[in-house]
Amino acid sequence: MNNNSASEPLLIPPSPPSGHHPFLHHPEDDSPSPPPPSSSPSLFIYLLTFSAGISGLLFGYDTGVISSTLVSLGTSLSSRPLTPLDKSIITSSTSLFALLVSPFSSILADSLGRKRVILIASFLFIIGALIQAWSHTVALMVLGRSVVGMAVGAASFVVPLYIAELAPKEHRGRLVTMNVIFITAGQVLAYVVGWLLGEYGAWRWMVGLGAVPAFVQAGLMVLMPESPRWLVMVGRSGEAKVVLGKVVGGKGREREVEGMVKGIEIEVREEEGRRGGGGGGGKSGWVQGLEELVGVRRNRRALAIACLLQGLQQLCGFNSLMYFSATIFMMLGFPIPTLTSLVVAVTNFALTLVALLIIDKVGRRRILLWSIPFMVAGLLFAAYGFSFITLSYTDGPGDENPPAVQGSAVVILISIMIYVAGYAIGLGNVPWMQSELFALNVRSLGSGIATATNWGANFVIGLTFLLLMEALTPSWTFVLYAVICVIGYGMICVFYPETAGLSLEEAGSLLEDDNWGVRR
Ligand SMILES: O[C@H]1[C@H](O)[C@@H](O)[C@H](O)[C@@H](O)[C@H]1O
Repeated sequence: MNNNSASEPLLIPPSPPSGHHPFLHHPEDDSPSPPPPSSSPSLFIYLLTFSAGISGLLFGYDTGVISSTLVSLGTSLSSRPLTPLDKSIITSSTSLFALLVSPFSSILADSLGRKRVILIASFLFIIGALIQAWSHTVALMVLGRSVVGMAVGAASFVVPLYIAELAPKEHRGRLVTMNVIFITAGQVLAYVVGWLLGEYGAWRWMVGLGAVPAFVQAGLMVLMPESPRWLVMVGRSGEAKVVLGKVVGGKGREREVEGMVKGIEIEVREEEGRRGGGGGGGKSGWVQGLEELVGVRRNRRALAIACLLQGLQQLCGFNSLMYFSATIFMMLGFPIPTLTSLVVAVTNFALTLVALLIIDKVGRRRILLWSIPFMVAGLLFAAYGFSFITLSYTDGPGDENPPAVQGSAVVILISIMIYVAGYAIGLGNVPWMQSELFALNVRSLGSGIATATNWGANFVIGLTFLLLMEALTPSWTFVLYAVICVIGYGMICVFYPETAGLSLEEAGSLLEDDNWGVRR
C-alpha cells in the first residue's frame, strides 16, 4: 500500500499560493485570452442543479413530514394506537437506513456513475412513498420509511458530489448550497403540508405526495449528462469534453476545456500510478479504496475534516429541533405549536438563501468561524430561558403558564431563532461541500463515509434528545450542545483550510501542507 508520508516526494505538486495549478490551463498564459468566466452560472448548470436538487427536496420533505404524520396516524396502523417504541422505530428507521446505505452507494457511484445512482434514488423515493401510503401495519410503515431512508442516504451523498463535479469552480459553493436550499424548502413544505392535511388526518396523502417530485426528477435526470470527472475516470474523456464545453459556455473556451480535461486525466493517471506502485493487487476495490483513503496523508486528512464537519452538523443538535420543535413549543404553552415550529423551518430556509449569496465570496472556513458563535449564544440564551421553566412531558398545550414563564418562552423562541440562523448560514450547508476535499480516486468513498457520519450522528441525536431533556434538564441539554459547538469551532480553526474559489484539484492539494493548508 502506498503511504504518502511527509518525507516522500509529492506525486501531485501542491499549487502555488497564487492559486495557479500546474496541470490546469490558465487564461493569462496564452493570447488571445478567452472570454472571462461569466459572473453567473449558465442556464444549463442551473437546470442540472435543479434536476439533481429535487432529491434534496425529497430528503427534506421525507425527514420533515414524519413529525406531523406521527400525530395523525391514530389507530390506522395495525388497528391500535402507536406505542412510543413504534414511533421511535418508524422515525429512526429512515436515518438508520440512510446511514447503512451511504457508504455502499459510493461504490455504486464509482462503478455505475453518479447520474445512475441519482436515478436509482428517485425510484426508491417513489417506492418508499407508495409503500407508506398503502401501509396498514406498523411493519409495512417501517418498511416504507426504510426504503425512503435508502433513497435519502444515496441521494444525500451523490447529489452534492454530482453538482460539485459539474460546477464551474467560481460557483461551486453556491451551487452545492442550492441543494441545501432544496432540503430546507422540502422541510418547510413538509411542515406546511402536515399543518394543512393534519387537521383531516390525511396522513396517506402526506407521505404519498413524496412520489410526485420523484417522478418529475426521474424524467429530468434521464436528459442530464454524467459527471465529466467520472467520465474521465472510466476512460470516456471525449464525452467529458463535450459536457465541460457546455459547463464553461462553449465558444472561445475550447483550450480551457482541453486544459481541464488534461488536469483531470493527469490526476487519474497519478492515482493509478500510486495504486500500481503500491501493489494493491488481489484486493477488492473496496478494501483498496479504504487503504488509499486512510493510508495516504492527504486523503486521511480530507476524511478527518469531512467527518468532523458532518458530525458537528448533527451533534450541534439542530435536528432535535427539526424533529421535536412542535413538542417543545407545545410544552412551553404556545397555542399553535406546529405553526411556531414552522418558524424554525422558515428561518432555516431563509438563512440558507443568504448563505447561497455569500458563500463563494466569504469562503467556507470564514463563514463557519463567523456563524458558530451565534449558535453558541443562541443555545446559551435558550438554556437560560429554560432555567425558569419546569417542563411537563405529559401535559398538553392547555397548560396555564404564569406570565414570567410566558416571558421565558418568548426568550427561548428568539434564542432558538438566533441559533437556527447561525446554523443555516454555516454548518447547515458547508459540510455538504465535502467532495472538494477529496482526490478523485477516493472522492466517492470519502464522501460516502462522511455522509454516513452525518446520518450516524443524526440517528444518535434523534434517539437521545428527549431522554437528555429528561435526564439532564432542558437547560443542560442546550449547554451540552453549546459545548459541542465550542469544541467544533476550535477544531475548525486548527484543521479546516479555506477551499473557496479553488478547483477541485487545487482544493485537494492544499491538504498536503504541514499545517493542513490552514495558513495558505
Ligand atoms: O444540510 C441539511 C439542512 O441543514 C437540514 O435542515 C438538516 O435537517 C439536515 O440534517 C442537514 O443535513
